[in-house]
Amino acid sequence: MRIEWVRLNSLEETSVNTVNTETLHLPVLPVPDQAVLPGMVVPVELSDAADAAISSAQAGSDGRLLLAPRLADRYATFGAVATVEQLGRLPGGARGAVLRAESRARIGTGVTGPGSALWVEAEIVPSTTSERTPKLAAEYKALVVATLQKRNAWQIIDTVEAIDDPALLADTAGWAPYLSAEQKRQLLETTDVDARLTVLIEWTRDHLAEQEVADKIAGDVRKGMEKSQREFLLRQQLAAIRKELGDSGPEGADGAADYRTRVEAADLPEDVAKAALREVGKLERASDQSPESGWIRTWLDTVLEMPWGVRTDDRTDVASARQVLDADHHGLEDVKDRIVEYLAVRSRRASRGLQVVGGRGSGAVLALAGPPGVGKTSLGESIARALGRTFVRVSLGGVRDEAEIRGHRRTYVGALPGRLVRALTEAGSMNPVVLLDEIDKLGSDYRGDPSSALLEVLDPAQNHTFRDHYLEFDLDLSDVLFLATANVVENIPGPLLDRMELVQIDGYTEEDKVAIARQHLWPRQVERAGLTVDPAEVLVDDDALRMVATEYTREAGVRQLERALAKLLRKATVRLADGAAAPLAIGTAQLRDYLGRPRFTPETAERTAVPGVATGLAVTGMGGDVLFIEATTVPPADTATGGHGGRGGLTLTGQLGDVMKESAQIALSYLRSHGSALGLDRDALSALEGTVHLHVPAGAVPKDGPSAGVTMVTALASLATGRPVRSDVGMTGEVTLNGRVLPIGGVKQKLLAAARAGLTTVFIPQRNEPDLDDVPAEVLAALDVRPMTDVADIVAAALEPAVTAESSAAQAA
Ligand SMILES: Nc1ncnc2c1ncn2[C@@H]1O[C@H](COP(=O)(O)OP(=O)(O)OP(=O)(O)O)[C@@H](O)[C@H]1O
Repeated sequence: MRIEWVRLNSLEETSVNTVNTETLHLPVLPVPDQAVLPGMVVPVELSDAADAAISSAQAGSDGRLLLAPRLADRYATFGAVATVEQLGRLPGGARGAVLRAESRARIGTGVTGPGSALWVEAEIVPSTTSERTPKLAAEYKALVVATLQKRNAWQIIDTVEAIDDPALLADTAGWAPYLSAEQKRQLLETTDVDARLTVLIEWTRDHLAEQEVADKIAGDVRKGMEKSQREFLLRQQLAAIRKELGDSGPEGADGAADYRTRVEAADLPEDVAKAALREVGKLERASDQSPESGWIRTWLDTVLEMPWGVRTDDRTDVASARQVLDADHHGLEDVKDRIVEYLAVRSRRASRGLQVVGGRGSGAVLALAGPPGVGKTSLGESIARALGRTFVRVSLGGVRDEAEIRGHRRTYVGALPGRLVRALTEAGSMNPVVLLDEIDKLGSDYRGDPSSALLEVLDPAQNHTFRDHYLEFDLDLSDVLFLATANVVENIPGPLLDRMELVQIDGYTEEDKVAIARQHLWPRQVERAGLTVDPAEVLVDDDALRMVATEYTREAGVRQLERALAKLLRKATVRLADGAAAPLAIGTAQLRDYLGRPRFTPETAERTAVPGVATGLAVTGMGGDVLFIEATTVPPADTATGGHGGRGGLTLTGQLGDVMKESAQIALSYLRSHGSALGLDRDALSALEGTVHLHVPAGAVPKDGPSAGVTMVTALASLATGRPVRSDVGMTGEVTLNGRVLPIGGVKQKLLAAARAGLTTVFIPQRNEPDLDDVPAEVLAALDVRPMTDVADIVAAALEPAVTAESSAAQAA
């Protein structure tokens, strides 16, 4: 006999049941991973162990054997006593036996027996019941029937319904597919029927509950599928009907599919493609007429329209970049130098891999600042041309709404993407030059602050994940070259200015203007007028061009000049059409004929002819300009009425800002206290004691700043002494109560304006002397620029000599 080294449960370990028990000696048939309950009929394959058990049983007295659940290292406590119903072939062809389990038996110690099987003591333990049993049985039966109904196992329901014996009913659980082998073994080991039924009721309830949830989910899924199938069918029918009606516009039922192919064919970045496909999905589900489907289409069109994957290769050759800049613009040498340096650094960084892919560190933003018409915008275009990139201009003047930059959220009616996204689409490439025009005219109000959105755009550390509210995905702007233009640097929001590299363009001299007109403006306008340059149909000489620049226009840039030339050429075209012989030659003598009377004649002489008017120099958004400061006294009315003493006040007009008003106060106080040192006699000083009125034309233009200080002192001194200010003199500088002259800004622009206005002597603060390095040589040659430290010296030099009795007599003679 074979000895099995497994631990056998001794009878002593379990309490002996009070009911009648019967102890048998039986061969063991191990059943791994399974438990057979009494009442079950099971087929077994005749393995060695089964064969041994069955033949041992047949060799023993009554042919019964013990089906013992086999655990990992031992047998279970209980098994089932079984008889062999049949021996034969199983459906698969293997030899097998059909066994019928009859009763549960507690497995005891090993004993000896015939054959090669293991023999054990088996104590048959009958099931015990109580008066509660029938009730529990009925409850369980109902539950079992319910599970069977769910599985549509109708025949089995009948069989179960027919079982009256509660113990047998409980043991039918051996068939239940939802119970584990472990649970079934527990049932085998539970001899009390009530206990068996109680656990079974619980397990079956759980199973039914799980079943219900699963059914519900399955039901929902099915319903969803049915709905979409239904919709699909309806759509197909709709498409067929449309086709039949000949009405298959772009809004046809297959629009969504169309978008899907377009999205799949487009070269979209991964996350963009994902977002787009999500929208296509929504479109497929949305009905054609719903407003949502309209929004989705617009969104998809916007996304698909963008130039994904389109990039231009940068021309990195510095020499040819310079050539392009030179060809497009006259002069501006230092500006072009700066631009070329900037481009060289950029391209070197890129070639050294410092510009990480999609990345940071692409450098600051170049900002071109200066008055209108000096070529800021056209320089931007030239930069794009020099690099071989496409160019777009985004005008920021008056933009107050953050959504203009960042786009509207899609829930807005008529939502649009922001200007930058639109600019990319317009540019047709993902790395264009984008010119942010008039960045100093950005506003902000309750609709948000556009400058903060721009900040993100211009920050190389952030702009590779720019998020447009409309698109709702991250956009990489790090390959875009941003440029900015501004008229007034002070108006650029501070944080933005921080990220910019400023290049100042101050304006042109007369000679520059003539050259620009000759080389660029004239040929362009000739062509626009439909005339030819070669052979020339209209000829203009340099003197005429100079006269247009000086007497028909007054500006820092060349925009009015270009307009005047356009006007001139239009008139010339009419004359040619009227039969005038080509070429028409235009010199200074003919200008009046074409352009009417000069609009700007030197006016300083006329303005400063009376005492009390001095010529100052100022900088406005339009560039440098001359401005006249007029002073007059209002005779103290109170002297007539006898009141005396208190000094008169100061009346200021001409829309002066606070700083300028203070300058006027300072000028007056200075003269009142230092007048005698300046050589003002008593009459002159008492003139300043009355009410003084200072006016700065043009009254409608707001003015501010401290740089008119010296001019105010001079105007007041002129008024007090009755000596007019020399008409060829201009001046600028802040003044202190002690008469010191402090430095000011915009020297270059002011000197350009002084030259334009025909002045010859200009007083500037001594500490501004280094600024003269930036001033064109021809301007310095035309002007006598005198750096000063004390306003008294300016007054002395600026006033006409005193008119004495002799000199006036000499004049009269
Ligand atoms: N140095 C120059 N050489 C040739 N053309 C010039 C030069 N400067 C300006 N121009 C021409 O003058 C015209 C006006 O220039 P542009 O529009 O670029 O001025 P802007 O400074 O941008 O003015 P705004 O501040 O009003 O935008 C353009 O046609 C430009 O080509």
